[in-house]
Parts: sequence; structure tokens; C-alpha cells
Amino acid sequence: MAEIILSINAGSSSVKISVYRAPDGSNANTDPIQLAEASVEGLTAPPAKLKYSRGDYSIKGQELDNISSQEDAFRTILTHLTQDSGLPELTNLSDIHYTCHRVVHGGDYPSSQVIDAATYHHIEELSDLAPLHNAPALSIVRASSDLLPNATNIAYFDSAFHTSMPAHIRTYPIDPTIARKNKLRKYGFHGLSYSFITQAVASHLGKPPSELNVIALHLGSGASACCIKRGKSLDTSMGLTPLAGLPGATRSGSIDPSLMFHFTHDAGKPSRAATAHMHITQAEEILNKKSGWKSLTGTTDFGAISKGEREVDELAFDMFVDRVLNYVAPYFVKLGGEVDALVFAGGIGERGARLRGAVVEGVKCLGFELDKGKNERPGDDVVTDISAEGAKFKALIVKTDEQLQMARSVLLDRDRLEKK
Ligand SMILES: Nc1ncnc2c1ncn2[C@@H]1O[C@H](COP(=O)(O)OP(=O)(O)O)[C@@H](O)[C@H]1O
Ligand SMILES: CC(=O)OP(=O)(O)O
Ligand SMILES: [Mg+2]
Repeated sequence: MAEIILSINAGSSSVKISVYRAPDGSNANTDPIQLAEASVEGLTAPPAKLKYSRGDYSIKGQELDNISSQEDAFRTILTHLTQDSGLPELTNLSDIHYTCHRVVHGGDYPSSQVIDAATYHHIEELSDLAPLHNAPALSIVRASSDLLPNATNIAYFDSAFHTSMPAHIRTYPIDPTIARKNKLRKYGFHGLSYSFITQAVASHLGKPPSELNVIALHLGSGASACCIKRGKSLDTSMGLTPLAGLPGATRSGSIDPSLMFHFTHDAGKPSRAATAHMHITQAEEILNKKSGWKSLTGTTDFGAISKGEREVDELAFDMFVDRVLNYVAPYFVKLGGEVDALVFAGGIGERGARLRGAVVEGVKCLGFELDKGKNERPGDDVVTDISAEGAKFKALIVKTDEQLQMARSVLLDRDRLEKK
């Protein structure tokens, strides 16, 4: 019987799940075969909407009632998958062999982990450092353990890609004793996406990843930049938590840390959103959920903001370009100017032609330039070269796929996993 892999990506406002079949034979270089893809988006802006695609069949955005958490979304998608008569490989929940869980904060874990009681507990302890991501992911892990009798649950950590960052980059200039005790350092996130990007660009350029230098931008609801040197993370914009660095849909990104004490006197008190599984202060709630594009413009849709119809949209757009450039230029310097590509990925990076245009214009003096036609109409390939002919450096769009990256790892890890 075909081995079914469920790849689950619990984001801050959405759950995306892809279903794969392991390819026949034991060639680890063959990709898993995608059977279907489902997502529930808009968990923070109800009604949530279901999107589904299987081959040529698709549901574009069916409104859902009473779905407000990542766990609700997971259960809804499972029901949808098992009831789809066009997906005979997954009729019973017992058909699922592996569930891959994207876990944003993995602390010091350098690689994936089978989730047993001890790893579950360890991830739970880390949840305070990424309360908006780890807690929902763990709610899905608990539901998977309850519902899927034959599945091995595996955690894939967004932070793992960045364990290569050297000490002088990952260390904060604070009291080292407290930093060590409380594990306060730069971790970095979006690592599944950066692994996918590294692999995709290396294969596009016909270079081994170990020779690849890339400035990668993952720009979605949460946005980050990564300086990839010889295929490994040298630096990234997110920090101890996913709040640092670039602004996002509802996140402030980096601000003066003193700001919060002037914003509210209740900064350190528990937020009303806190639960037994999610410890979150008012400061964290405000900076993670009540800031960013939503607070400035009233919408989280960067596509709408990019139209620049109102003054606030132009302010937000210019601000994002400015903050992104604050990473691209220093990363160019960190790579000594030896840059194989500037990469745009994530919902905004892949779909935001105007943003790409403005960012590349901002680094024109370094030797980047876009082909306007290709930038406006990039097509459907995994990697699209949008640079102008004769540009000194390449600019690429990569359709990143965190679910596929996890499913690929399952195939590579299968032997190790079986032995557990
Ligand atoms: N045409 C567009 N232009 C610019 N941004 C867009 C466009 N369409 C969607 N987006 C942005 O993409 C974001 C979603 O990106 P995605 O990477 O899927 O986010 P998530 O962090 O939830 O995984 C949305 O918040 C939206 O702002
Ligand atoms: C790490 C992170 O911010 O993830 P997302 O963009 O999916 O919210
Ligand atoms: Mg995402």
C-alpha cells in the first residue's frame, strides 16, 4: 500500500496541508508525489476560507462557519480529505503513515525530531518564545495523536536551518549568564522555506548548494531576510522570536525595545488571549497581533496596500521597501559582493511585482536590475529569473513550498525514523 505523508504548515493565521504519496522504489532523490493540497486561511479575519486542489479539481475559497483556531482548521481539512471520493488513497484516517508538523521554534534542535512525550514536552517549553506559532502547532500534534492511529508525528523546525549562524552573530550583547540560563539568543525562522530556496536555486543555477551565496527574502504574513553563504545561514533578520526584523501583517518587526513601556503601563501583564497552553503578555499581543500593516492601514492584504490608493498604503509600502533594503545591502557586504542571486519568496515576494520592482531599484547601484516584463508576468515555474539582460547580479522569484520540503525530508529520514 502507498505510504501517505501529510505535511502540515500551521502559520499564524492559516493552516496549509499537502498530501503526498511516497514514490515507489527506494531512490531518495525522487520527490514525494503530491495528491492534494488544502488550506484554511483567514483564521484571524473570519469567516475562515477553505481552498482545495487535487489535479484539475479545485475549490477556491469556501466560507467556513465556526472555525477560529488552527486545530479547528486541521480537523476540517482531515474530514474534507477523507470524504473526497477523488482521493481514494486517503479514505480512512488510518491510511496516514507520517504527519510532518512545521514547528517554528525548535530551540537548539539542529534537525527534525519524532514527537514522543519528551520532545512534545520540550517543544511546549519553547512555546513561550514563539507563542503564536508553537502553541497552535502543538494543538495539531495533540489532535493528530488522538485521531491518526498509524501516523508517526515528526516535527520540522523553522529554526534548524539557522543553527549554522556563528557565535558573534547569534549572541546578543546582554548579561551572558542570564542569556545562557534563559537561552536568549538569535534563533531565526522560515528555515524550511530557506532550505527549499537553497535547493531550488542551486539546481536552477547548476551549482552545488555548498557553493551558493544568496540573499533570500521570505515575505509573507511574517517576513524575514536571510544571508545564505555557501548554502548555509550566516545571518537572518528574525531573532529570539519571529517578532524581530521586518514588519509583517500584524507584527511590528524591530522597534526600539523601550517603546513598549511608553505604549502601555500594562506591558508585562498577561494578555486576555493567554491560555493554559499559550502564555502571552500584553506587550507580545500588541507587537505580534495588533501592529504591522493591519494597524497602519486596516488591512493585512499587501496586494491591496501595493495599489497605493490611500496615503497610508503608500506609507506602509515605502516603509516595507525601506526595511527590506536595511537587510539586503548589509547582506551583500557580508557576502563580499559574491552573490549568486537575490531571491523573492512568500506570498508578497512571489506575487508583489511592485514591491520587487522597488526593492531592486533600491539596490540598483550594487548591480541588480529587473526585466520589467518578466517581473510583471513571471509565470508558474518554481524558479523564475526576472533580472534584466546584462544585469551584474541575478534576481529570482522562488515559489517556496515548506510542505514539500518537509515531505522530502521524510523520504530521506525514513530509515532513521523506522528505527525509533
Ligand atoms: N498580489 C499580491 N501582491 C502582494 N502581496 C500579496 C498579493 N497577494 C497576496 N499577498 C500577500 O501574501 C500574504 C500571504 O503570504 P503567505 O506567504 O502565504 O503568508 P503566511 O505567512 O500566512 O504563510 C498575504 O498576507 C498578502 O498580504
Ligand atoms: C516564522 C513566521 O513568522 O511564520 P509565518 O510567516 O508563517 O507566520
Ligand atoms: Mg508562511
